[in-house]
Amino acid sequence: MSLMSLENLSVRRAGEVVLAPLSLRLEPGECVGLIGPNGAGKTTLMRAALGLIGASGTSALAALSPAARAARAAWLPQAREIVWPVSVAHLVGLGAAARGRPETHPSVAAALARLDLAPLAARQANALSGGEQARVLLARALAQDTPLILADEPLAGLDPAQAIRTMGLLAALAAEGRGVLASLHDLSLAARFCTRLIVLHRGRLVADGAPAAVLTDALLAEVFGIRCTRVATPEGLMLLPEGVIAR
Ligand SMILES: Nc1ncnc2c1ncn2[C@@H]1O[C@H](COP(=O)(O)OP(=O)(O)OP(=O)(O)O)[C@@H](O)[C@H]1O
Repeated sequence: MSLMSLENLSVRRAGEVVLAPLSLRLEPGECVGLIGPNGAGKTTLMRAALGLIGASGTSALAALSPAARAARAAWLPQAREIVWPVSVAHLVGLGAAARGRPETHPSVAAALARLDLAPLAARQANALSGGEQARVLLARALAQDTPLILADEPLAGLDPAQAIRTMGLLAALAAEGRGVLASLHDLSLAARFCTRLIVLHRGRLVADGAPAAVLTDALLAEVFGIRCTRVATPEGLMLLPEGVIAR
């Protein structure tokens, strides 16, 4: 059974099409990177898929009751600032509470452990650094213990080591049989860790497939307006943006 199923989903904002009709499915085991330049429609696609904003067409997730949707999909929004003066453990526990489970549910301790947050569990969440807060919010999403995770720029604000760890975690969750959809701007990490890339450009889906097949020089030039050097490393392909193509 598909974890996400969109049929002709589209969004208009202020009279403009910001997401042209698209159809796609996401299956268990897939770690899907959603890539595209700023303003391409990545956040819009994920929010519409979850039913958080009005859209035309259908999304199976958006059609679920709030309780059923909370059991199916966890959402990591782009905004990362934590303003509540509560402990990290309590905040991560809210992920379990979203499913009507107690904060003592094993999913909470598991999420804290997977993000190396046990040493910070008693700290006040709003007093953590930006990158630490980002990890706490991802842990809250994991504590929801859902088959599908949608994450809007999960690497934003993370140092290089944490970014690699986070992508490794998302890939591991997919390998365990969950589905992951994450918007990403780091094309090298997307190529290295994702099983599939979906590319949006000006609100349209322009490519969908295996990273090596999607990240062609022509696509990088046309969609991102960049020239890249490709470096083959033992860990996989690295794309080093060299310059901007005048358009
Ligand atoms: N409430 C709104 N009213 C009008 N236009 C909007 C609204 N929200 C988003 N848009 C427009 O929709 C387009 C897609 O925005 P979206 O946030 O989905 O892009 P994105 O790909 O997630 O970008 P980024 O990488 O910068 O986060 C943008 O052009 C944006 O200006």
